[in-house]
Amino acid sequence: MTSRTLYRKLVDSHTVTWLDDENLLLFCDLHLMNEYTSPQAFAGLYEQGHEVPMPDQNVAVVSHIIPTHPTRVRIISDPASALQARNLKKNCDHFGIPLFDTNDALQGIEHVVAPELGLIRPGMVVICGDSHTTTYGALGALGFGIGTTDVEHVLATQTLVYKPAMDMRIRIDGTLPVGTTAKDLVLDVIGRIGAQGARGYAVEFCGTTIDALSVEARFTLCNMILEAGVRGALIAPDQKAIDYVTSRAPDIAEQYLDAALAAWDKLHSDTDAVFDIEHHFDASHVAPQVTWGTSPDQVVAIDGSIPALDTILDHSVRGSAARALAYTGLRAGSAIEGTAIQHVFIGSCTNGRIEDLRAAAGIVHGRQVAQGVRAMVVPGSGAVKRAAEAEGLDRIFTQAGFEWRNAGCSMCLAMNDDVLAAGVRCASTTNRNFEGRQGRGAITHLMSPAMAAAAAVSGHITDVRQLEVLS
Ligand SMILES: CC(C)[C@H](C(=O)O)[C@@H](O)C(=O)O
Ligand code: SF4
Repeated sequence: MTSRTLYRKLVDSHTVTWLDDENLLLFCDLHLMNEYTSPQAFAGLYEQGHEVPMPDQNVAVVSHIIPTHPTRVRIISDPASALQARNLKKNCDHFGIPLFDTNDALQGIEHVVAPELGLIRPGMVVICGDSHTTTYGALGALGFGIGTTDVEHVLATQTLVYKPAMDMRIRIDGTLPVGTTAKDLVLDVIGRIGAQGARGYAVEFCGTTIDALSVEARFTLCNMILEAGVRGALIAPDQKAIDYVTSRAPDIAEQYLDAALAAWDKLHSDTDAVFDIEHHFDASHVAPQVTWGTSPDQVVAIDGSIPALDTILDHSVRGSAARALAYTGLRAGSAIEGTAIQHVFIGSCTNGRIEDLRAAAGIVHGRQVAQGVRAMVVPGSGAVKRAAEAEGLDRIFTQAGFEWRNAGCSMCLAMNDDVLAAGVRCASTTNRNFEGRQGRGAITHLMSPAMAAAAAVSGHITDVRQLEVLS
């Protein structure tokens, strides 16, 4: 057999049949759903009289619209959102699909909940009506987002009409410097290759930097690289990934474990596999990153400057930079450090996991949120919230003046009531800084949890490497 990339192996092992020269029918091991992209798909099922043949290979989570105020019982006050949640429950009950509902203790952001519950295993194909499904590549599972029509098709058949992507390999070697994280690494990569730089490609990450990353850091990487346009992001599962999965998946009965381990062992690109494009980066020069514009690739190192417009040669890139700066109210050529912020948001499926909260708490400990700044932490899931509370992280945050919230997408895209007012500038650990993403006219600066924590206690965008850990 000819040499294959990991991506091709995953596609091949899930191909039911080729439909024509370009498209195949892909079997989907797990279909995740949220309240936002599923209603029309369910409506289509009812209309066509279709059943869901494999309900247990579907899971739904209320993620986007849920209020995060720290109440014991969560009530969605917006009528349209409340209806979405009610409909999701009704539809899941009707078809027998497992659901993590509004007040389920395990509820949270779908991309945080699914892996932490052991639902994602190496070698799976996982799809969801949500773009950041690429997250699961961290465990060697092929994850990607699908549209609403596809959601209906998957519900009815557990398969998807799929046109394979091209192969890209991003090799990253070197040690990430102190004060930098997977978030800085991925922002740096996106800054280099651009927001369209991996469009049409499934990306496999490898190299010594990737080997050294924790599984949670790999989630951050595979989640956020979506912002370079990828159609999938993979890391070949190693012992860390396998330990992560087996410690969370007690249902893999002992008699199947050996077979599972043997199958996972084959999940890597063959040594002579050919990629359509290869990049090679050095992590040892990465500095903490901050976005200055309205696209994740408009990013700069904390000790760098926003580009001067006349240094941008490409006409359309220069035009977008000028428009972005008009929106973010920053000056071309000026330093990003020192920019005053009024809000800090720590959370999301990019950086709402326990390691992220630990990193932020490490900076916050012994300090206070700066005057005039509102800061909140929204854990990625109920389980992350409880784990953080067990470690006392919630007290570190609240004593410093942070709000400690319930889990959900929250201010990552402001589809609940956590919305910023126009003109408010936010240091945010999320993955998108699009115009109006956190509220109409609000300005988002993407950065790591430690950098967001440093901004909270300083009142401006600052270099976390200059802050001593006080604990
Ligand atoms: C609401 C959903 C469709 C969307 C996505 O696909 O990513 C959201 O999660 C986002 O982050 O913008
Ligand atoms: S946390 Fe943000 S990026 Fe992730 S699923 Fe929710 S809205 Fe999308």
